Amino acid sequence: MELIHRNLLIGIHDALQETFFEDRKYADKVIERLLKAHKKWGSEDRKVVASIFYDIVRWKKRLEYYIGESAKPSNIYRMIVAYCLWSKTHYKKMEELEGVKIADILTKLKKGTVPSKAFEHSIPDWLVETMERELGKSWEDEMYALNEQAPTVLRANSLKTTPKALIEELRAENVESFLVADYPDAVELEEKKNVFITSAFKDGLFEVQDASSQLIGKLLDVKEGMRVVDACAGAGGKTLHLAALMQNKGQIIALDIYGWKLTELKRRAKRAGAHNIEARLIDDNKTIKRLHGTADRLLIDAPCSGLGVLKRNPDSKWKIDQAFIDRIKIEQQQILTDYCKIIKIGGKMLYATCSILPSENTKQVQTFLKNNPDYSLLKEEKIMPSQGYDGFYMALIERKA
Ligand SMILES: C[S@@+](CC[C@H](N)C(=O)[O-])C[C@H]1O[C@@H](n2cnc3c(N)ncnc32)[C@H](O)[C@@H]1O
Repeated sequence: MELIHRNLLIGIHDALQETFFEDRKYADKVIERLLKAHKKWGSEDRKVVASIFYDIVRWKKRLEYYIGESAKPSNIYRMIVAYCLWSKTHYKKMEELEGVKIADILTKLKKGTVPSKAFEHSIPDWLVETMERELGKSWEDEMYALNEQAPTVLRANSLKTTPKALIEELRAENVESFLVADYPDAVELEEKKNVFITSAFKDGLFEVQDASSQLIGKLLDVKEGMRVVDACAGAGGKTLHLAALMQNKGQIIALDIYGWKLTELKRRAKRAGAHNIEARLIDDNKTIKRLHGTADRLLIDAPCSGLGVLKRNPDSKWKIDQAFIDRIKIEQQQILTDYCKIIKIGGKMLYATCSILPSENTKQVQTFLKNNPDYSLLKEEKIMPSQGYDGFYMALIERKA
């Protein structure tokens, strides 16, 4: 990989500034907009921009050590140079890089060590404490994994195709992919590609969905004809999977507190040919009360710290803090307590998060079960980032009375 075109350098710089210093600017959306705005960049250029941008977001703290100060709007070009020197990315000395002094950076790189675990893994100091406290010795193995690039996994939409047929469709559009053992609907890309421009995507043959996330629909054990509530549906990643598993038979009620997410869900459902989904906005507590005792299955894909998916969203470690995690834990318990009544007696619910912290996962479930003796745990799965895909937690719970 090399950085030799000035317009790519400026693009990366501006995207980093936006992500680091502007409120509510998320790396995935920032890069999506940048690439959309530069339709003339070829696929190699896009790869260079996305890869360097994401790597610098990921390694921000470590690069701060190499440049000797925290990231500021005025030192982003310096950070890009430090990244190129550290990762041995060939770069051309362009106008914007002229004033950057590299001697100090090179001295630190030559030393080959960094002063703390926070710099080594490129995470905030508070997160070192949290990971160590919650995961014990294994926390560093998980951090190594979380600093890797995530593979791109698709879920073949079984309402329209099969994984094998999808692989052929994609091959015809110059995208190479393969089946993933033990994940019946998953197809993994050989290398990162913009699959959203393929006709296979426009025809609704697949969604991008990590392999771990595809386990959720399966574990919930939905069947054709059931009434299923997806209580934190968001833009519907898992709702669409549930619709496919139910072969469009039965009913899925998709809830969220944000209308714009449900609007996106409806758009995706149309593309996927999923016809059994009804989206409902939670605008007061009556929305939930009306559903009490009505569902065979309930999915609570709860809001969480997102620490299991840092491979995919490396910027979130710079945007959250311990106070946020503490607040989200209170919400998770509240959601479990309020929404569990949606299931019928004998029905099942799945509590899931994309966090790897036991305090958001197994401990939340233990507290819930202690306070709600009519519910019992059937199964629990903890998927760690070091296993290869995203980190996820899921607990299948039955309502007995
Ligand atoms: C982990 S995300 C869900 C992702 C989604 N299930 C998917 O597969 O794409 C959690 C969702 O919960 C929603 N949420 C937050 N608080 C909520 C609440 N009290 N009730 C319902 N949904 C809530 C958020 O808006 C967010 O969309």
